[in-house]
Amino acid sequence: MPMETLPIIDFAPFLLPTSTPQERRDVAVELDQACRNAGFFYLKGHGVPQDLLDNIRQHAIDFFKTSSEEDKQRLALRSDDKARGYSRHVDPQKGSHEALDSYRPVEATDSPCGIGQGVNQWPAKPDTFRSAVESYVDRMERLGRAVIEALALALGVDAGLFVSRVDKSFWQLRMICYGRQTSPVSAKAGIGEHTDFGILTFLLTDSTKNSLQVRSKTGEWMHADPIEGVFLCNLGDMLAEWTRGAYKSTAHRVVHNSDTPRVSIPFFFDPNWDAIIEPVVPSGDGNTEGRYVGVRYRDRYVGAMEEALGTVVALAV
Ligand SMILES: N=C(N)NCCCC[C@H](N)C(=O)O
Ligand SMILES: O=C(O)CCC(=O)C(=O)O
Ligand SMILES: [Fe+2]
Repeated sequence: MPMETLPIIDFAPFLLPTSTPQERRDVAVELDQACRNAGFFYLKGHGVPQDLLDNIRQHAIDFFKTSSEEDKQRLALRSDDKARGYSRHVDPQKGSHEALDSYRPVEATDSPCGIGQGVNQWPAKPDTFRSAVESYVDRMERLGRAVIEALALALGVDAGLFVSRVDKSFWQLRMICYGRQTSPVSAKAGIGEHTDFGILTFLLTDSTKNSLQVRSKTGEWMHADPIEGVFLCNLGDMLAEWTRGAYKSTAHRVVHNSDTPRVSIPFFFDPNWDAIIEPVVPSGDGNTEGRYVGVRYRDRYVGAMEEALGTVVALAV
């Protein structure tokens, strides 16, 4: 592994009402640099209270620790929406994991109802689960919008334009569990190399190290270990689309080879379900001409999900 490290950005000056315009601009420039270079950064001074982080993390850890097979099956992805609920992803080559997903509810307008349209499924116990998710999501949407405003400032685009594409963010809160390695030959836990397809991912995890890896600019894999109380953020394909590739949606993967499980909780801050994402910067150095033509987010989402669903086992009917 190379000795490169990911930047740690203090977002507090951007959020503080007492900051000067220059202090806000300095934060925006720092973010901009990280988006152009690594496509990954740690975010501290984010303003999300530690008790909200602890609460959602504990609910995720407990869900995987205490749910019976029956509890999980009751929450299995439904064959219409195929997005919200419990799923198990098995890929003997790239690694397996289980997950519980919730998203912004989307009214079912298509008939038959398509991927991503529906409402969340909640575990029966504990009865605090739903409010733990909803209060966390509410706070994270606020942070997501603030980071988007900072990026608008850095890019010199109208903040109102950016915000109008995410003000009803089709967010996803994912709770993932990578199992412990039970024997040297048992199927390995992890997730294959990919880029995220939305806008911004804010990752919260347990304290496990040596699991998540990020592709560095030179193509080597580097570990991105957790820093307590700090989010690890990465950019999704829609930010690359907005900026014609100036901002990087960087590849990452999880290789979890440990005798203890790992729980991670990415919050995906993504465009509105129906948003059109088109480049907002003038065409740059010429070589990306024609590549960024604009997309309707829901189409991109459904396409990505159809691909990902290939590894899902045990879908409910
Ligand atoms: N909303 C966003 N950006 N999600 C990106 C990750 C989705 C995880 C995985 N492809 C899956 O099967 O769900
Ligand atoms: O579990 C992690 O650390 C990363 C998960 C991830 O990359 C994803 O769900 O998109
Ligand atoms: Fe990811």
